[in-house]
Amino acid sequence: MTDHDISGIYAITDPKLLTTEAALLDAVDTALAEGVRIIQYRDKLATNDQKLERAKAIHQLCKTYNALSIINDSVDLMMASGSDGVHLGQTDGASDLSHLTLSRNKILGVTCHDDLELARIAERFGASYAAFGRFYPSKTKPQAKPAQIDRLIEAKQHLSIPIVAIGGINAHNMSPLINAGADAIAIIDALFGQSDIQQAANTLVTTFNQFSTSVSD
Ligand SMILES: Cc1ncc(COP(=O)(O)OP(=O)(O)O)c(N)n1
Ligand SMILES: Cc1nc(C(=O)O)sc1CCOP(=O)(O)O
Ligand SMILES: [Mg+2]
Repeated sequence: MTDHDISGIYAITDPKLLTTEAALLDAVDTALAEGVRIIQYRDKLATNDQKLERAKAIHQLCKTYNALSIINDSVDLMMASGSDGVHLGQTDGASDLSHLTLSRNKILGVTCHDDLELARIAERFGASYAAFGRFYPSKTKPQAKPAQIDRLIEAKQHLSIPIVAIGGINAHNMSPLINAGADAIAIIDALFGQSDIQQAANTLVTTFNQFSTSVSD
């Protein structure tokens, strides 16, 4: 566990949508200015040098907005860039990384697909949040395994770490996920795939706030 706040709109970057460094940083800045709380730098195309430069720049932007910076797939890149945390999938070496979460206060997010048991294991080895998905068909990752909304209800009952929902989520379909217990909503295409990123971010943040307020009332 860490003492970071994992909630709200959790934006994930995609090099196929943000094809230059300038476009990436501009889009991240815009999303943060509209109230996005968490940015994950996810880039399976850039060189290592480019990734380091971009991860550092995103971390600095996040600091300016008091938001969190998370690196996809690589603990080494998280450490080298000074980012706040890492997101690991089941084949990315997600394992006991409590030395990072406890002594260095880094965030560790773990992909749990549709499986509460994976989330329980992740929680035991010190994960900061469990990510479930994909809840809707995803343009970005069409092959992602489907997950049921009931899993969020179960997870809310049995986990004490925050819950992130991912996969095909937009402003029109996020409310059942928030009602079922998602603390944060992870989004790629419905944000960075839009022609007006500022408008998209504003709508996503406003919608999340409306539905999460009605859940906590
Ligand atoms: C918040 C969040 N949830 C799930 C994922 C997927 O991670 P993974 O299964 O490792 O797949 P890739 O992103 O590496 O393709 C994620 N990145 N972020
Ligand atoms: C990266 C990723 N992981 C998923 C999972 O289910 O683990 S779904 C996904 C893609 C999310 O992008 P979009 O919001 O465009 O659907
Ligand atoms: Mg991964």
